[in-house]
Amino acid sequence: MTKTITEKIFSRKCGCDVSAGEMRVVPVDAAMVHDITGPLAVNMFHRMKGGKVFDPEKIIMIFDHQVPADSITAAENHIMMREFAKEQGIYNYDVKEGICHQVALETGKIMPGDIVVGVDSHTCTYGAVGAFSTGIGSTDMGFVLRFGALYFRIPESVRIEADGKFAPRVGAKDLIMKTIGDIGADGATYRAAEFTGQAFEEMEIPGRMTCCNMAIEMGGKAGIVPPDEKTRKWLSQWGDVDAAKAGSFDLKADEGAAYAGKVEYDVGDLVPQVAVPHNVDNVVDIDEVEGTHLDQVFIGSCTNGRYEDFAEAAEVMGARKFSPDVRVIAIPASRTEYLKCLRAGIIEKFVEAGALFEAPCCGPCMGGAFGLIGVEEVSLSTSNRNFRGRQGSTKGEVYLCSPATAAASAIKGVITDPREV
Ligand SMILES: CC(C)[C@H](C(=O)O)[C@@H](O)C(=O)O
Ligand code: SF4
Repeated sequence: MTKTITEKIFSRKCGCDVSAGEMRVVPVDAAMVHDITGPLAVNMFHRMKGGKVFDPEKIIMIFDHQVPADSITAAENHIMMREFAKEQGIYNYDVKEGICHQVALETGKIMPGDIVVGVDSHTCTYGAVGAFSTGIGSTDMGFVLRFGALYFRIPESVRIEADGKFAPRVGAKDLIMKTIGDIGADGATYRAAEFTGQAFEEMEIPGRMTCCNMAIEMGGKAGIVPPDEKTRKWLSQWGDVDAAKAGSFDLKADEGAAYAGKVEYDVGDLVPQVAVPHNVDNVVDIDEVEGTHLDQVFIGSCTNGRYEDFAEAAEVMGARKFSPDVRVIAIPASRTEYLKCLRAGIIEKFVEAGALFEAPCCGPCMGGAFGLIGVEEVSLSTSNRNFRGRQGSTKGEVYLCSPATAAASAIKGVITDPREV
């Protein structure tokens, strides 16, 4: 029987043919916990009588949302998690390392064909390397920490095919926002978004991460790009991709596999996209919102906080400075990405242009830490959510865009088409 990538991953793990809709208990290859929902999972683990975790090597603990601790509660959560890590022999990526999804992929522990869970909705990001990865609740994670397995209903898939070549200053973020706008915020609920076509084949892993990251914004259980040579090369930066446990680099959907839905794009036709307040699927072509007043521009997050994103923004900026009327906050997604920006002179360029360039963390993305917006303020953000109150005041507004659009807009102080600066 023909299979989607998702069905193939589950079939390999189960050691038998399984299809969408079936329920299975499946061992996980990795489990990610962070500083916000991790403590709830650890409490749940203790309530289930605790003991030893299933495998400390497969647990990836990362502090990123409230770092460095921005409240006493955050500091206490960190202490509790550090103690748990120590007692269980888990390596803890502490406050200096960066955003969980970026750091998790940089561990080199997540391979194509793996099944990975994390206590964060954007765990779907790891589909960029061909893993089936999904966010779970803290109760389920308590169980996973102890037993290393979880029940799944194997999801149906939607096929998102993108062919053609992007125009200059249009890219992965515009494509995924366009897709979400078309499919809707609940258009792929409990389905795996399988991305395919020339545009994805030519896309580097950072762009694939951007697309898979936002699969959840259309309700997706996961987002997956078929692994290839680019995946192998990217993963070989962090570890031995030819080792015994190495992934299934040959994963592809079968011709004629059954999909619950299909959409097709020619990315050559795509123009910069913007998600307007207060929903991720409220997506428009940039000309509809050009000139919108801005108070803050945020370039960062697990969606667009990589070196490539800052390099693209820097290319748009040229030698220009940011508008004195906007606060520009730039935050790389990990220490590795920070160092890449540092060595390429990008941090200097951003600071000279007038940005605050912060150390890696989630920052203002979900309004949990610093960089909040006030009443009636407007933020333009390269992150993934623009819900009411997401970055501070419920009377503020958040628009989402690509790094190129964010840079062009930060220069002009209003929403600006990056192709026109
Ligand atoms: C704090 C965490 C549970 C949350 C998520 O699951 O996504 C956060 O990372 C977010 O982006 O809203
Ligand atoms: S950067 Fe934003 S979306 Fe990503 S994990 Fe942090 S808060 Fe969530």
